[in-house]
Amino acid sequence: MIHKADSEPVPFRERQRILVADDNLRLLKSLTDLLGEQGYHAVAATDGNEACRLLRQHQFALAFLDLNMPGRDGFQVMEEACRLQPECALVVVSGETSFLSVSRALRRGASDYIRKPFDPEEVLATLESVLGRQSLLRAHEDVQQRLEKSETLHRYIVNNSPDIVFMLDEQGRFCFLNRKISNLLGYRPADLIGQHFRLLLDKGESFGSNLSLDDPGISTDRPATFEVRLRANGSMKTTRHFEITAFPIDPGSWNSAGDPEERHLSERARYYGLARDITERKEAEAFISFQAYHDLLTRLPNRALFRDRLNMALNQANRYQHPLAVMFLDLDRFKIINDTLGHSVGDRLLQAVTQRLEKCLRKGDTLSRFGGDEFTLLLPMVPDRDHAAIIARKLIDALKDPFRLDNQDIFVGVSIGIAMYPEDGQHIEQLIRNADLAMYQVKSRGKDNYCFFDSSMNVDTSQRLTLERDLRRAISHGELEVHYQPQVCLRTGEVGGLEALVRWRHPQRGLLQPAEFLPLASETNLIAELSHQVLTSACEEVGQWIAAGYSDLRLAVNLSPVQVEHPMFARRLMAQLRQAGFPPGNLEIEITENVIMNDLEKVSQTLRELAQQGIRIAVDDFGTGYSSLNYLHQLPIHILKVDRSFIQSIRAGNEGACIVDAVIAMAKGLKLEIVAEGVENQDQLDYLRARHCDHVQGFLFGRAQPGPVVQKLLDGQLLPAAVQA
Ligand SMILES: Nc1nc2c(ncn2[C@@H]2O[C@@H]3COP(=O)(O)O[C@H]4[C@@H](O)[C@H](n5cnc6c(=O)[nH]c(N)nc65)O[C@@H]4COP(=O)(O)O[C@H]3[C@H]2O)c(=O)[nH]1
Repeated sequence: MIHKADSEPVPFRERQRILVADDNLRLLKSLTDLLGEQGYHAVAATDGNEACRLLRQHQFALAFLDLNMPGRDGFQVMEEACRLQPECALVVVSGETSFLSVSRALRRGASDYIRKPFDPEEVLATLESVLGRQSLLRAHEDVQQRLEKSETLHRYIVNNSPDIVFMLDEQGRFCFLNRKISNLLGYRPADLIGQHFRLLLDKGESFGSNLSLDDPGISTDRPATFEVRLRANGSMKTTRHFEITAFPIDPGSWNSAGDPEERHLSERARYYGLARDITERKEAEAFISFQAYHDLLTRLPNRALFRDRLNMALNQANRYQHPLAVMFLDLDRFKIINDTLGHSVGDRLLQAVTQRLEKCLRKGDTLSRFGGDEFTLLLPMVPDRDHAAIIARKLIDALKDPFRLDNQDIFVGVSIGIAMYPEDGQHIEQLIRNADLAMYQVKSRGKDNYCFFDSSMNVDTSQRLTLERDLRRAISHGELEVHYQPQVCLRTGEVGGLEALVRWRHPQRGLLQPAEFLPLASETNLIAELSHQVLTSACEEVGQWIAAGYSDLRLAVNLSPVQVEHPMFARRLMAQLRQAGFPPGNLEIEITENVIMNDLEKVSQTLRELAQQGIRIAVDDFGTGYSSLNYLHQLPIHILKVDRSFIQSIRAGNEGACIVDAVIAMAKGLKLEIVAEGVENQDQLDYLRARHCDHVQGFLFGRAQPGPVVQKLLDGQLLPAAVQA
């Protein structure tokens, strides 16, 4: 009785198809029956050709083949089977038992050989054994394939990791590196294997405690993390920042029995690590911190960094008892350059100025841009005031040569205030403030120079600051008023003109005269806003009187040097007149000789522009300034205002009167009108009248008064009888 083996069931039996090829039909049947009984799906072929056809049509787990068959013999079928279904096991069932046939069959791929007539038990045992081997082989192949897949996957993951993956041996030498190292640092992994990881550290990076991996506290769960700069190979960007995460490898966790290469690696590797490229983050952080502490235009330290450095320098100076100097630098004429030539030129000028200033300094000095055109300079190691003075002079001289920007030469100066530690201040703010005060002193004395802080400056300054604050408020709150002083025509005896004079109705201090606030307004540039307001109010008020019938009434306004020197002055003034609807022919501007002499060429051009528009130009305080009268025929001057001091001397009967005579004579010769200022009494008036002076102005005819009072004066012509005569 043929029966199935009790032992291991034949794997996949029920589904397995078995080919049986034999031309001996009896044998064929008995073999197929035997297999059928055992639950196999036996398919019979009576010759070699049929066997090959079946092999082409179906998948077989095993084929029992006779060797001698018509058509194709068993060897040929085996060949075909190996070609078509290499995984199909082949067992020869043959009466041929010669060594030659057996060995030939085995060479052609037969797994076993059964002699005819066959013993069913032997057939089944062979079947099970061959199929068992087959199944083991398949399982092995499957495992192999899965391993390969897993290997490929892991290799892919490791090599395509965004980070450098590495392993180090006990001494810190690389024993594994993924390909990322090539992309990020330009090294071939093979070139680094066996090299110490220190080879990659950038120069400044010390192999200190933070790079030590043998800390017992480091483990897989608590890896060491640190940031380092690594050197790139060849032409790549020289250094990059990395965050390294590394930990010791637990030998028990790495079972590497299989692959010899892996085993070799597992024997040597002691540390596993990832190096993440954080260069971009680092650069962004560096930029943010640079931005926080530097001025981006000049790339100089900003206020915050300057304070920080000054703080450190003060600690040092205090500890070692040595002096230091703080300088406050303010560029002269920068605002005008910026307004006229535009911000781009202004910016480039600041950069060029910075470069020149930096060339005068030593490594430990800190030049910072404090804001606008202000710089501060810290000289932490200056031995004394004399040395500080030498450096200040050097800085001033460095800016003497013109800057060539946009095909033009630009001149800019610098005013420098110096405060010395410890005598001028012990603290940061004190030193900066006192240097600033000293700088203001330079500005008020004529710019382009330096000056050391002096304690007397403190007092002026606190008053100055209060006044400046109040004046700003006065301008914005409309506390300024315009008063008018009449100028009387001696030929007609009537008011021919009004001089607009500003007053400040201070909420606490009452009505302030210009001498009390104009110098400050000029220093702080508030003068521009102030003058704009005065002119607007005066044009509006006097414009109404002109429109109401006093068509020849002249309005005289005072202009400060800062205003006239501004290159846009003429254009702005004309625009303001147009806006106010004030006839330019009724306007007279008063400028002092100082303004003219400051920059004769430029002022002359401005005055010409204004004169062409019908505006008349008067030289104020004539005779008190420059002795050169040359400008009188170079400029479009219409009026000379003889200074009050000469008029006052008429009464005393001294030489002042002679000057008045001379001025009047000269004016007549040059066909200029004369206005005598500060006429206070009848004698002066008579004197002037006798010399055919054109106009007079002074307390004798009235002080400067608010608009409504002046209007009454105009309407009633309430002038002293003396004038009418
Ligand atoms: N002792 C004496 N003084 C007389 C007499 N007649 C007139 N004065 C004063 O002499 C000054 C004449 O003005 P200034 O020479 O242009 O001198 C002016 C002018 O240079 C300037 N100023 C006044 N208002 C303005 C303004 O709106 N803008 C500008 N830029 N400067 C102004 O302030 C200066 C002083 O102005 P004020 O104090 O108003 O002083 C005025 C006026 O009040 C007199 O008979 N005796």
